[in-house]
Amino acid sequence: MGGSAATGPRNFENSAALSRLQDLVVFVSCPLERGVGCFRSARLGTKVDSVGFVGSNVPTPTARSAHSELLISPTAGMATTAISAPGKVLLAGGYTVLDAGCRGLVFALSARIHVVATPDPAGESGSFTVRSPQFDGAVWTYSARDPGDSSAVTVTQTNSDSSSANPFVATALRYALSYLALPSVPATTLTILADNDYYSQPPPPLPRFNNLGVPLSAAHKTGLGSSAALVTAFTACLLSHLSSTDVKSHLHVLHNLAQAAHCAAQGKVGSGFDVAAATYGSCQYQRFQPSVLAAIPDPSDSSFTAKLQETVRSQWPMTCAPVALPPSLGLVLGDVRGGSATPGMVRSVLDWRKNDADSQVTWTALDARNRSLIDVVTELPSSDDNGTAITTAAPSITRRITDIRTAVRSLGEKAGVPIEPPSQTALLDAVTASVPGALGGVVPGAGGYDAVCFLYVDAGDTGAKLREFLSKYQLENGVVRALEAREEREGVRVEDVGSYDDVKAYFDGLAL
Ligand SMILES: Nc1ncnc2c1ncn2[C@@H]1O[C@H](COP(=O)(O)OP(=O)(O)O)[C@@H](O)[C@H]1O
Ligand SMILES: C[C@@](O)(CCOP(=O)(O)OP(=O)(O)O)CC(=O)O
Repeated sequence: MGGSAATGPRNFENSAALSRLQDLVVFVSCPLERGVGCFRSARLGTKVDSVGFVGSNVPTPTARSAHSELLISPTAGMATTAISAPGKVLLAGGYTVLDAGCRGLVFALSARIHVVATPDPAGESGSFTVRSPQFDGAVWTYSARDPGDSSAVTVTQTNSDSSSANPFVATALRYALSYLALPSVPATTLTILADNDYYSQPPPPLPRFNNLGVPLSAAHKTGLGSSAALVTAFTACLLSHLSSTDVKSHLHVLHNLAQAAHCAAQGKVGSGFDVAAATYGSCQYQRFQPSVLAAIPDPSDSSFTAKLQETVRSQWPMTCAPVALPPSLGLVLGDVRGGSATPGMVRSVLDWRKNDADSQVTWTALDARNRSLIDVVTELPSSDDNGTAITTAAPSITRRITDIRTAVRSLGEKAGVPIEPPSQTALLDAVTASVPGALGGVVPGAGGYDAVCFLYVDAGDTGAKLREFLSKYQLENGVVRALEAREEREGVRVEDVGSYDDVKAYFDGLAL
């Protein structure tokens, strides 16, 4: 596959495929004893097996001599691979960040989604089992097939009777396999493990990846961006597992591929700050142009693979400038057990924006206020200076957060969207007024009833006091739950496969 369409299955002589692979993988020679990972091109007389992936492991001498540097690592797909990606909180930039000219501030969180890939020696080539053991019935099995005409790899769910579809998993699988364009894909099991903060749950102590005992569809999300962290970790895990690549050395490939898959699964092109944070970590974000993804045709199109590879390999004009919360500033999230329907809210705001002649003034004013908070937070010293800088900046941070909230409420009223609903206003105001050292809080991202986010001066017991205040704050549906998650700047991370022993035991000998 690659640059020219419809030249037969997986033709690595194609130059686009060659350079795409060079971009991603350190190739070593193909071991004749392995059953996976080597290729024969159709032009060299390859036999394509019934699932479309080449079953044989013996490359022809011609293919070998012409492309020896392009063969997949001998360990690809044979070992266990574990990767995690963080959730996010968009402290400033909700809605405005949808414009490439506006800036957002997104913090990556210590709440991560892990994906662990293990070989499935008994499985057929091209078969995948994906499970999410924290949820009832969350197992999806797939058969992947290369149609051989340069359209996307097809991924068919084979247990559709027992499990509802998981479009994020299926699309991430489809996009990663299409991008990799492997001639043979080893049977693989992927296990998803999500930190507890992603869902409303009882307060700690809980097991590390608590079994919620309900179907995924019944879990209450807190708004930390589960699908973006999942798609990013899943994509990274597949790229790494199936090519033995150090994915950390190819972050732009991972980012672009995960953005493409996430947008396709969502059926819309969002600003992408969540996938950016899942990949790169905390950053000042300015989005890519949505037209970048418009270049990728429908998966059934015979130019799909070539366009996907080309788009993923290219550098997208966007900004994701690393930031970290300075040691003097703490961040805490409070789950109000609500959750929000972001797509509907975004639609209403964008409709208002299109139809109201004065909307640009409101928009620009909000972006200016966001920038002003971003500047003061990112200019704080990155090392501890005994709290001098934060003491000086504290009133200004509080004022700027207040200014943003005023502008956000005004935008919400004009667009008819409860971005900061009255109950959240009351909560944010109560914390800011009652907890000494609390600098202010926002309803992050699209707003609504997602977990609220506070900044505080991280000195003495301010953090503990803030958490205590939240845990006593009475809402209509109970008290607020302070989440465990803190800002943790790192994006995607390769995990130690030995670090899941407690998890195996907890899930009754789950094989990882
Ligand atoms: N732990 C998980 N295991 C499997 N799939 C998950 C998990 N968490 C999230 N997902 C996928 O992501 C979807 C939720 O995405 P979305 O509604 O966009 O929420 P969010 O705002 O948290 O990203 C789920 O329906 C499921 O497809
Ligand atoms: C409105 C937005 O600018 C921000 C939405 O942020 P959230 O953090 O609310 O996102 P979800 O996790 O998908 O609900 C839309 C966007 O930037 O895509």
